[in-house]
Amino acid sequence: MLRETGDAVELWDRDARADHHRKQLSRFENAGGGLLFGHLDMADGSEWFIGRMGLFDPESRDPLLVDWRAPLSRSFYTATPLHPDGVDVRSTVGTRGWRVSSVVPEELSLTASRDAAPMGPSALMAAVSQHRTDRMTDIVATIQGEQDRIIRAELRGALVVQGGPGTGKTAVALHRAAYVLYEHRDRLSREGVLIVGPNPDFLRYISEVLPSLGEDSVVLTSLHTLLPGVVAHREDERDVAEVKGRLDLAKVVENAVRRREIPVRAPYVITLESDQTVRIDGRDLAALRTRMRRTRKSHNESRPTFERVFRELVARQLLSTAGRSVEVDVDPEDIADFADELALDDRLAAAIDELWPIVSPEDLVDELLRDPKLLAACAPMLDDADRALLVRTSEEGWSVSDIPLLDEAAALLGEDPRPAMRARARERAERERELEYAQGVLDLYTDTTTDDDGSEDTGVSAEQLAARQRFDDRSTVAERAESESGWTYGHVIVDEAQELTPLALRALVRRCPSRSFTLVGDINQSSAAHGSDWDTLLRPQLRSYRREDLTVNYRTPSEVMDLAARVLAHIDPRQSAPTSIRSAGEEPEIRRVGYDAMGEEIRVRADRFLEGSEGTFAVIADAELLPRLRSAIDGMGESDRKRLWFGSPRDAKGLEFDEVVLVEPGWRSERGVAESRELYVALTRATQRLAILHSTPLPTELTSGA
Ligand SMILES: Nc1ncnc2c1ncn2[C@@H]1O[C@H](COP(=O)(O)OP(=O)(O)OP(=O)(O)O)[C@@H](O)[C@H]1O
Repeated sequence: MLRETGDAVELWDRDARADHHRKQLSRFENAGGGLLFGHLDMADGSEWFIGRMGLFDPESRDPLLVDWRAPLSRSFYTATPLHPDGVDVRSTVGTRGWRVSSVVPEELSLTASRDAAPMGPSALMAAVSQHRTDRMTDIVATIQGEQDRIIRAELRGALVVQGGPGTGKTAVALHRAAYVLYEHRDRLSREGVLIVGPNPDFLRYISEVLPSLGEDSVVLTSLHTLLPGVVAHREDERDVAEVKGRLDLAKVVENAVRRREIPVRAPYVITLESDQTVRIDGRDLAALRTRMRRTRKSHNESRPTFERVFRELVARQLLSTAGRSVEVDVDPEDIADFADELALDDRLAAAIDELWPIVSPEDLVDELLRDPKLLAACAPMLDDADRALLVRTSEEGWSVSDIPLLDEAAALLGEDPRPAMRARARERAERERELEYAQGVLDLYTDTTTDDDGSEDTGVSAEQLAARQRFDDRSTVAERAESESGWTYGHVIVDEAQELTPLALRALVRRCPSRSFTLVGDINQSSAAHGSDWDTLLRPQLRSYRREDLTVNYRTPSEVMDLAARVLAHIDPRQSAPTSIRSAGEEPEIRRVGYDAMGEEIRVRADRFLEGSEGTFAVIADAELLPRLRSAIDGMGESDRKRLWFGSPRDAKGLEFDEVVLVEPGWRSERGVAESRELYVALTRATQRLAILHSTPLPTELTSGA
């Protein structure tokens, strides 16, 4: 009963509060027991507990836990004995469940008390040596100085973070997302933050990091699903992907759209249902085209305007062929009325469909890539060989490199306005129902609370109440951003940014016209067919950007990295590999195995790993070999399979595993720089152990310089 629970407005406010508490509770749960991870003893006698989120004493409002992103927490990450930044002792606090299990203090100042506990194993070394699972974890307790600087860098403009394998680019990108949301909460909670990763597997791998940091309002996507309603399930060959990714292709798509606008020859003759004929000459068609383009609306969105203008043109024509001079004799309102009547004529409707069809991005791009003649007409700037690469020959689904083309088409075509018009009508009806319901609530409330003197004062109108209810709809900014086409984000973070083609970057700039970007990647891990560098990729569209470099490898043991460094020297002798933070104490194993025995060898190694270790095991091989290799674990139980991963070097990008078996790295005898870069990726996925099994000769990148 309303009477028992306070007034009607309070009902909704109470719901909103409950929702807020529910969200807070889920943030605590996501943080798990690791809410607290650090402690600072300051030289001025104060002390601070540092945690995944800020907490206050509800009565005194004193801080109990300082959010890791707050300015106060910064010295936890950056203070050193040389620059203690007012810190006497920095302690890393380990927790198991909700209990503190370890405290590792680090004295930074000479004045720190000497009776502090002795230094334990560094929290960083403990973190990087841990077994991996199939989900990445946050690094909030052990962020290093060079990483902290990037995480907290200014939001404005574009920032590029170049770093070799394992230097924490992904970790930094995710913590930066959490940081900018904290620092610019007002703006970014309205506009949202978009994170773009290389593929859906990778998105699954990183999916738990931001929730563990208390942030669930970020949209995670890969190019595969960037455009709502379309999913890419395959990759093109490198040369095809390269052509599809060129900026010129934007013009090609635009030409294809323009060819759908009044694509007829003059004179254009329509026979109406009344059997009257209308003949429209070339000048009128050209004037119509110019008039439509001046509206600056997208193609589909201008369709209602085209319908109206074209019917009026036909109406004028008919009235003038009836022997009257339209300008002198006919009232413009009569023309409009006549044009409205013509809306019922199916033959005229068919003509309108021909002259200004509603086109979907999928139909436009599909037709363009299937029809070599159309392609030649729309892409005069490409040579025959490049155009031949673009042609789709069979019933293939969409590839990842088709998505920016489709996105370009979607931006030029706009949405079909007709469903939106119907939806708006439905929405109006819904608003009226909400208003009626709100009035009902107020009436009921008034019946039960009318003052003795018969007056009533709820202090709220039915409109206000209905609006509160509407905004009480709990959709997050992430949900709205994903469902509304044309949404622009406050900040976009791209991981494995070296994989972006110019056209893909254009699709992202469209989603963030302010060009507030963080792009993390490693040019030396690019799958592009040609050599690439950040300037060539970014400058044409971002104009200027800042660059930061990461130099320490937290993943790959030094022995494995030494081997990978040989490959890097082959890719670009001017580059130096990142320095590994630890050694595994064992060299990578390189072993010759007969081609037919490869499956058996993998089965034996996988069984041995599963028995002896808790972590993850990967088999990396050319995509062509994978089905055969995968069948080696047929019949294995589900829980064991979850710890095993099979994929190509390209699939492995961004991922990491405790033990990696790289199979037949020399499988493709034709090797270019892209193959060398993918070999570099494959070699640098292991956190503990790497084995290379081969029946074909090893690539020269691995054997030279040995
Ligand atoms: N400061 C840190 N503390 C603890 N672990 C860290 C730290 N920085 C990075 N790591 C760990 O190192 C590993 C590699 O990090 P990450 O995947 O972010 O590197 P990357 O630069 O993106 O690598 P790649 O280029 O190979 O994709 C991860 O397990 C990550 O958690």
